[in-house]
Amino acid sequence: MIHVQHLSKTYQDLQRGRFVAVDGVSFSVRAGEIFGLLGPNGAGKTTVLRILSTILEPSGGIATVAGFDVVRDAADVRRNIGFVSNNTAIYDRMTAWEMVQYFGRLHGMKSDLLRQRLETLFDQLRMNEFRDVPGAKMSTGMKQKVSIARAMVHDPPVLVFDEATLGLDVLVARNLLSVIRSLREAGKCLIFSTHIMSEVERLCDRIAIMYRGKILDTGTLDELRGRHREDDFEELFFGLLSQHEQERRNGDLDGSVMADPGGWSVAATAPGETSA
Ligand SMILES: Nc1ncnc2c1ncn2[C@@H]1O[C@H](COP(=O)(O)OP(=O)(O)OP(=O)(O)O)[C@@H](O)[C@H]1O
Repeated sequence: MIHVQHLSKTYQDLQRGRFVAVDGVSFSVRAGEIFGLLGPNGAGKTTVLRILSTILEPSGGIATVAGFDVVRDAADVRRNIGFVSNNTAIYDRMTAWEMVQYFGRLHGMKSDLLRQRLETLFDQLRMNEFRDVPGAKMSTGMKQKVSIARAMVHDPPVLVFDEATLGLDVLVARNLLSVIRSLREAGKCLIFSTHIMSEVERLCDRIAIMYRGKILDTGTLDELRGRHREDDFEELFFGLLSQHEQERRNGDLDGSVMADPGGWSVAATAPGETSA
């Protein structure tokens, strides 16, 4: 469903100059799978997801969604993908129903089909009790459900959740994770990006650990634990990051300007040692 090969993105930044935010990233995600993109702030997760959703163009490499190329077939990709983030704008004066309906119309859905789809979505996401509540009066949890419904209104086979639990209370975040699980049962292809380790541990079938624009390793939890001989996922994660820092310092990696870790300081310790 999603294939990403040697994807890269370079920004021209006023302060930092030419800046590599995504650096040769490759991965694939199947239908019926939740793929976790785990990394600290600034690792490049949002940039990858924006490229997949055709909001940004890559500087190099190839990405396809449902068989369509994100650059060449951008309109087809948009028909096949839904994007959920934590900062989707919710219009104050529109009700939940009107907002989701509005985005269905933008996707060119006909009234009858759209009404049926809205009924299904409002049932599935348990949104009927605030169907007629305007954006200005919605709780954070309600707004997040509207964002999900909005991303799903055209029933795309691929859904992307970018730090979607950020700012949600425990209960709402838990509900969101259970919605994502039910989407997996429905055969959707799902990418879930986060910096919260427990979320990927609980939710994801496979995980890519991303840092400074690169994927340091990919696999199921068991594969990662076996490969790094470390059962504690947090230890494993910090071990990988600090090993990468060590290699950079030793000059094992090329000297091009890389993504900064967004305020995360990971000391170069021996693999397996933590440095948080
Ligand atoms: N438009 C831009 N111009 C210059 N640099 C950018 C731009 N957008 C992102 N960056 C930089 O690219 C790097 C990767 O950012 P990105 O948002 O993809 O990371 P992330 O892993 O999603 O982190 P976060 O969770 O903080 O969003 C960061 O160092 C960021 O400052």
